[in-house]
Amino acid sequence: MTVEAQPVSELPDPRSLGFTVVAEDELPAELTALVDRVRTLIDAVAHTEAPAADLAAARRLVEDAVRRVDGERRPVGALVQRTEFEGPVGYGTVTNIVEGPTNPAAPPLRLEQAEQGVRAEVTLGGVYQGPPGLVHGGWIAAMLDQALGSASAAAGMPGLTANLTVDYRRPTPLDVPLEISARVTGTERRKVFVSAEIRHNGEVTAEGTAIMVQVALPG
Ligand SMILES: CCCCCCCCCC(=O)SCCNC(=O)CCNC(=O)[C@H](O)C(C)(C)COP(=O)(O)OP(=O)(O)OC[C@H]1O[C@@H](n2cnc3c(N)ncnc32)[C@H](O)[C@@H]1OP(=O)(O)O
Repeated sequence: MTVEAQPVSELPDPRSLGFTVVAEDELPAELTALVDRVRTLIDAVAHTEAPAADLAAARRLVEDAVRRVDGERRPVGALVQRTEFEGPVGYGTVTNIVEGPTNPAAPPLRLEQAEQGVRAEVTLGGVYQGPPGLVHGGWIAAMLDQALGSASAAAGMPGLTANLTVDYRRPTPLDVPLEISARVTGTERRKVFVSAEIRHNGEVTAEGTAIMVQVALPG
């Protein structure tokens, strides 16, 4: 297979393409703490059997919270620059539904560069449930897709998923640590071939492969 990746050093700075960029370490600590608490709130609301009076009081508090935070907004498409990924490959959308640092609807997932590709550990609670006690298959696919895309980006070849295949090998349980890993397995012109797995206790519960296609960037 031939490698025609654009050298990382030649990838344009997204600011020069008109993107808003925030450095992850410049996100206010109050915001990341709020994201964490809202995640807890989502889980609590999803499972609550509290009495009606407490539910009504909680709703009023949430309405007050919405009034406080729903003022100035970052533009949709704003990027976050991850400090531990080097150079232009370290950009993702700040509200990415799978690992955006300002998105409380995202699981607490944080992919990091590994010896080969990327890896993360994550524990998913009942908010991510499909079958009883098990992670929803769509979320398994979403996490694999994110890991596959990150592996391609981390290798200096950011692109879009053209094709994603998921094999569900075993049930993926909720409320236990899961390990996700992904790596580039080859390239052919603009195509980047990637593979990923999710493991519980070392056993593969799901595996995915994808073709990421590098898109031409202006600049
Ligand atoms: C740190 C940051 C981490 C960020 C991680 C983010 C992870 C999330 C990833 C995603 O979820 S991306 C969102 C979901 N994907 C999309 O929305 C992509 C929608 N599809 C497209 O925009 C276009 O179809 C695409 C850019 C993928 C390809 O269009 P192009 O016009 O640029 O490519 P073209 O059709 O010329 O094909 C280029 C090569 O890819 C191949 N290809 C295209 N689509 C394919 C396909 N579906 N399956 C297999 N191969 C495919 C095509 O055959 C060809 O191969 P060859 O070089 O061998 O000729």
